[in-house]
Amino acid sequence: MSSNETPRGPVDSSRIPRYAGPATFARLPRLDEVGTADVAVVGVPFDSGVSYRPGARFGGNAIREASRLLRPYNPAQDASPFALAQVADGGDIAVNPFNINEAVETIEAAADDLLGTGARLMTLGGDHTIALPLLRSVAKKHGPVALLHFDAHLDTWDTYFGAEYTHGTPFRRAVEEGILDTSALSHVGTRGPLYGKQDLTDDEKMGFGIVTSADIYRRGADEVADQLRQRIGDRPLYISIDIDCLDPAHAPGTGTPEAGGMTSRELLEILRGLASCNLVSADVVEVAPAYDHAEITSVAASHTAYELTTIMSRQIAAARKDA
Ligand SMILES: N=C(N)NCCCC(=O)O
Ligand SMILES: [Zn+2]
Ligand SMILES: [Zn+2]
Repeated sequence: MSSNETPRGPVDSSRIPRYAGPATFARLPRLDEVGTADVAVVGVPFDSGVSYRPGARFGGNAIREASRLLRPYNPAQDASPFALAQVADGGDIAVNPFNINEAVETIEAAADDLLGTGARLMTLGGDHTIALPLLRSVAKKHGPVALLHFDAHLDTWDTYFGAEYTHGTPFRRAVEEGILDTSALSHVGTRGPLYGKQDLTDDEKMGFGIVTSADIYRRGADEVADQLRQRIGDRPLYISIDIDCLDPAHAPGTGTPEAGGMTSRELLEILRGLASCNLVSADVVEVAPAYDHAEITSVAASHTAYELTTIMSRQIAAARKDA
């Protein structure tokens, strides 16, 4: 979209009931209806990298369905994200479910194409394996990026059954490949049993800082967001959100649930506290609707993607104003 064009927004839910018609994210236009977008919302229906319950391949469409109720004005960030910038639903990246290496290549190539149009990506997973090819692509454009990784898990393990590309290993691969800015890496929401203490030692060596879910409970969302913002500074930032960062009470529909997580309110508040960061792309992963109830998880994921999209739209609009 050029600066003098008005973005095409969502279907008007006061005229067409919000449950009518096929679901796109937030009832936004499809990317092929608008040509190019400032923010492309894309699904990656891939879950061949999981170590426990499968089903995240259905996550993107569950989030789209749950996002029908999102409204165009976001009071928490005082912004109308879909009016500030063109946000559009780019559909799904079709990946091979039987060949993880090929899937990872396909995701990277599709992300290259989308980022090449000038769009920022808001990806709906899929399992956490998909973060690696997305980060590769983002790093080609921006250089090594700061990473905020919201997750119960570290996802810096080495291999599972000899496999390098899995949902428990994307961030170790990313550090090995030099695509992350190791001076600004944080896990947020970490908790639960590990394989051994060495997991933490290895993770620290890679450069990660950890904000546990108990830290969030004790210190509160605002203080945590302040600390994260200071660590990130003005570096290009990628945010990867594994929905299992939330307590299973707030996100039962996921593959590897761990007790004692943050609430959806805490997650949304931390994200709002990061609104001034230079968010270049983001993902929300690990929504497995077969384990969900009453769309609890996909509603939480849709609001999470909405906050992330709002951050990106505001920055795009601010940059246009300055130009
Ligand atoms: N990325 C997610 N959700 N889970 C990783 C868990 C890896 C494990 O089973 O040890
Ligand atoms: Zn996880
Ligand atoms: Zn994860």
